[in-house]
Amino acid sequence: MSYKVEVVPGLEKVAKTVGEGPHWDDASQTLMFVDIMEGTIIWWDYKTGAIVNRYKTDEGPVTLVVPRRSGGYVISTGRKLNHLQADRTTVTPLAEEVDQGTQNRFNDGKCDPKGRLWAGTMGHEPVPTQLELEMGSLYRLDLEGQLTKWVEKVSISNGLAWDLEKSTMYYIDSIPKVVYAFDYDNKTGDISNRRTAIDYSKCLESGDPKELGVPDGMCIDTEGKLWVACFFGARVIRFDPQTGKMLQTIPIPAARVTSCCFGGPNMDILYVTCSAFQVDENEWKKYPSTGSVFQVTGLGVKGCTANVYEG
Ligand SMILES: O=C(O)[C@H](O)[C@@H](O)[C@H](O)[C@H](O)CO
Ligand SMILES: [Zn+2]
Repeated sequence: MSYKVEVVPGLEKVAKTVGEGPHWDDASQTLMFVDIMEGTIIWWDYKTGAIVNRYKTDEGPVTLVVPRRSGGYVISTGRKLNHLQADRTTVTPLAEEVDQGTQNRFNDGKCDPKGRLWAGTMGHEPVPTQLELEMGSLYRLDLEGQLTKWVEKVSISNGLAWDLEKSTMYYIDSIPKVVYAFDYDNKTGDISNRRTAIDYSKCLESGDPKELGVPDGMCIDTEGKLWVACFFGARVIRFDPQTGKMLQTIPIPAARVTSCCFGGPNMDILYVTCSAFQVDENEWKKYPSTGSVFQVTGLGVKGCTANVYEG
C-alpha cells in the first residue's frame, strides 16, 4: 500500500506557534484546529481547499476546539473551558477555572463516546518538553456541566482516544512517554485500572527509541489501532494498543509533530498538525514546511468519526 504525504492545499505554514487539536467536522466537511499561543482557531473547508473562518482571543492559549451538539463549540482558554457560540464571537464560561493559583494551562481535549469532554492541564512550559513535572491533571466535563478531576500528577496531558467497544480509554502523558489504557465505563464515564499500553522508551522496533521523540496527540482507526504524533520525532506511528507494538511509521516533514485526525469525505485522509514554536534555523532548513497541516492519503485505513460535546 503506497501512501502520500503532502501539505494540505491552503494550509501551508498556517501555524505561527503550536498547530494542534485537529478535529474533522463531518457535518460541514471542515477541518478545525488551533494555533495555541496565538489563541486562534482555524476552520478549513475540504471542498474549496480554503480557510473559511478564524477566531482569535487574547484570553490565553487555545488548545482545544470540539463542536457542541446544541450549537457552537467547546474551547479552552488558559485554565478555562468555554462555550464559543456558533456566531464564533461570543464566549461564555462552561465551568470554574481549574488549577487556580498555578501557571498551568489546558492542553489537549476530546469527547468520549457519550459526548462528555475530557481535557487535561500541564505546567508552564517555557521550552517545549521542558517544564515543572506532574503539575497537571485530567478533567471530565459531564453533560450537565459538572467538572471533575480524574487523574493527578500529569506532566503534559495530551492525546485521548476510546476503543470501538467503548470499554477502554487511551491517554497520553508526553513526559513519561507513555500511552496509558484505562477501563472506561461508557454508562457512567468513570475510568479505572490504569496500565501502560505503549511505552516509547521500550519501543525497540524503532532501533533507537530516542528517535521517536515524545508521544503527543492521537486518534484511533476503525481497526482499533492508534495513530500517535511524535513531537521531536518527525513522524506519526500506528500502534497496536493490545501489544504495544509499532505497526507502521509515517515520516512527516516537520520535527515537532503534534497531533492527527482522520477526515475527508471517506474518513480516509490523515490530517497531521505540527508546531512552529521556537523552531531553530537548522530545523527550518531541514523542514521548510514546518507549521503546515499535512495530509496523508492512500493509507488504506479509515478513521472513526470524532465525538462531539453532547452537553
Ligand atoms: O501540543 C502540545 O501538546 C503542547 O501544548 C506542546 O507544548 C507540545 O506539543 C509539547 O511540548 C510536546 O508534547
Ligand atoms: Zn498535544
